[in-house]
Amino acid sequence: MSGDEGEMLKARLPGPVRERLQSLRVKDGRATAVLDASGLAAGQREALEAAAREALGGEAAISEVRVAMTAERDGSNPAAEGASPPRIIAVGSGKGGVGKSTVSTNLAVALIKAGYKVGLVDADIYGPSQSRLLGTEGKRPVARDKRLIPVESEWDVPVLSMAHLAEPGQAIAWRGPMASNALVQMLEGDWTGVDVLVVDLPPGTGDIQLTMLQRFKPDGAVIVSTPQDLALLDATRAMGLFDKAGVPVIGLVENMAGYVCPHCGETSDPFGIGGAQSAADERDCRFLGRIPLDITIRRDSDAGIPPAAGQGPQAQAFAAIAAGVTEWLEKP
Ligand SMILES: Nc1ncnc2c1ncn2[C@@H]1O[C@H](COP(=O)(O)OP(=O)(O)OP(=O)(O)O)[C@@H](O)[C@H]1O
Repeated sequence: MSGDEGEMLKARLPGPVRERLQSLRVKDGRATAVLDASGLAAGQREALEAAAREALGGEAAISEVRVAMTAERDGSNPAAEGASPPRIIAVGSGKGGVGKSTVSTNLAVALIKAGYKVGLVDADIYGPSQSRLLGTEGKRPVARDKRLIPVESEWDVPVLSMAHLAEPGQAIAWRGPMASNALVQMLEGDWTGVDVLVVDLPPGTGDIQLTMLQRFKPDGAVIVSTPQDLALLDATRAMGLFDKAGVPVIGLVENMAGYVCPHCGETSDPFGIGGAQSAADERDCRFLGRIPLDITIRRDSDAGIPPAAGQGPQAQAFAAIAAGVTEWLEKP
């Protein structure tokens, strides 16, 4: 293969493969690609390898493809230091506005209280809210060795969100490739020392979500729903999305379940009770617990104070959900 042909072949490879390509040789119809696997979890390495195989295998001049992955390149990588990469827990919902981001933040805080080191990625590219929920607005991450260093929050949750990357107060109108590049940078940030990475997914069950799940395959997923039948139908759809991506569903959280009256403290159930639990049972999925619709949750969240960090009944509700997740994490 001439130099020009080689360059043309490289240019035809998908971006993520090209970015990690260390060398590419083609001889007698056999292509050998060496890819830099630094910082990638097992699932990511597999996805990268599959993408390289598919792209090279589709070339008419290539009949056999070999893909080799390099060892870790730099000492800052957790795997290189003997620490395992964080386990990824995705938090998803079938539709927007059900409290997925609120649950993500508070699950992260409650898991920290349970003794884990937890980081948070806000994968909701076009509607990021984690900087507000964790009180890190205005902070900007720095990069070291081309990896983003997560922003520290008062609640011991290092976090990366599009809100930290975009200009403050500006609407995020980035084009698809730029946005997905930002997502990759956040997930490939320096999460050294983190045991569990909670990923707040964008709402819905479209292609973007599926691509993201396939590329950064989470170890498990938590689904958030409100008690209404329609929301539960969407939640079932979200479970289907995770099934399709081969991601085990850890359980279902019912949010905004029961209304806590701010005057008398009494709880009422305008949307009925038990729907989420039976939806979970029908799908053989664990019901992780319910969080009431409570004005203090909204007020504290808006002020950048995660209710799970406190001591009140709201914190207990999140702690109960974290206990279910902890059980799953500790399962052999
Ligand atoms: N249990 C709750 N009680 C009271 N308010 C809540 C509760 N859960 C969430 N909220 C409020 O509802 C609004 C939407 O919540 P949140 O942003 O977490 O939802 P989301 O599903 O992540 O939304 P989006 O689809 O926009 O990402 C926020 O103002 C939040 O404070």
